[in-house]
This record gives sequence, structure tokens and C-alpha cells, in this order.
Amino acid sequence: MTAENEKLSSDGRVLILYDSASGNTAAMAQLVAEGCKAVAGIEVRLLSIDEATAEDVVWCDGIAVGSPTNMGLMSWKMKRFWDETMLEKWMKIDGKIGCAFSSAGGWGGGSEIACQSILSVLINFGFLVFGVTDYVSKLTTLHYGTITAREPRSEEAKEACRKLGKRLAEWVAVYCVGNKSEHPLEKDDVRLFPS
Ligand SMILES: Cc1cc2nc3c(=O)[nH]c(=O)nc-3n(C[C@H](O)[C@H](O)[C@H](O)COP(=O)(O)O)c2cc1C
Repeated sequence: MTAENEKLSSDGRVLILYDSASGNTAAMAQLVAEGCKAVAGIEVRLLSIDEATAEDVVWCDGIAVGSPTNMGLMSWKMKRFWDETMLEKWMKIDGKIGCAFSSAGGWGGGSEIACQSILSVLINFGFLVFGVTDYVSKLTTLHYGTITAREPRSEEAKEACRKLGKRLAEWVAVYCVGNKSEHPLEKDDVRLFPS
């Protein structure tokens, strides 16, 4: 087997890391994990902030980080994980792919700013972060990551979680495994535009 074939046959690895005090971000995380499964050959770890270790982050090729919106930012537990648990890995894990999701108390409560606070931390660790261009429905998109008000109840909110996981898995497949056919622009999937 050539080195290139070995790379193609190896799995991509996705970590979904979340904090959740009352279960809403945890429900999002489950759906993000479900979305990853739309892409073949991706191994998924779904871990809460109380379970995850720095080695889980080292293990992954791509990460989706989810937090409740707290004062418009990520939770203190999530921030502490990156400030303390991950500190010794700083400058040793560059080049992984990252994205964010957040549950807030309501629309306009700062969930996109909370996503940006997560992306900002990921950038500091050298992650290559992304947003999703295509829409989930006429009025729902996830340009800065997936956001919900409380738990994801509507089909649009659920699909926005799944789409984040799927896109993360696609980027891992394309850029980490070398499977270019998983590029979203190469597929027949319907891409919704604003209308
Ligand atoms: C300390 C604290 C700060 C919060 N700050 C905000 C906020 O800035 N904006 C908002 O919309 N909701 C805020 N909330 C509400 C939570 O974001 C919301 O209930 C969320 O769905 C909780 O997610 P979880 O069930 O995963 O913990 C706050 C809640 C707590 C406990």
C-alpha cells in the first residue's frame, strides 16, 4: 500500500466537546454528532467538558466546541478547559479544523458572540476555523456556528446542528484524510441560498 493509499484508508477523527448546565447544549451536541455520521470513515467522540482530557483534543483532526451562552460568552468551565487543561498543548496542536455552537436563553442573547469567543480561543491554539455558507431553511443559517434558543426544538434548529457536524466531517475527510470527493461543492447535495 502506498503512503497516499494508507492515508485514504485511515479514518478521520472528530471530537465534539461541550459544556451544558441544563442539557440544551448537550442536546445540540448529540445532533452535531449525528450530522458527522453522514460522512463515511469518520470516527466521532462525543464528550462533555467534565469527561474530556487534553489527549482527546490531541487525538482529533477536527473539533466542534459547544457551550451555553453565558453573559454573551462561552461558559467559565469551557474557558477554564482551554486556559488550564490545554495550556501545555499550546503550540503543539496547530492545523486542526474547528467550529462552534451555542445555546442561549433567547434569540438576541449573544449566542453568535459566544460562538466567536469559542472560535477566538480555537484560533489561538492554531485551529483552522470555519462557518457554513449554505442555509438550512429560508430563515436559518449558521455562518458563525450553530445557535439555538434553549434546546433545539424545531426541525430547522435540529438540522442546523446536524449540518455543522456534517460540514466538519466533510472538511476533515477532505483536508485530513485526503478524500476530495467529500468536498461539499463536489456533491449533489442541495445547497440552499437565501431567498
Ligand atoms: C450564568 C448564566 C449566564 C447566562 N447568560 C446568558 C446570556 O448572556 N444570554 C442568553 O441569551 N442566555 C444566557 N443564559 C441562559 C443560557 O444560555 C441558556 O439557558 C442555555 O440554553 C443553557 O444551556 P445549557 O442547558 O446547555 O446549560 C445564561 C445562563 C446562565 C446560567
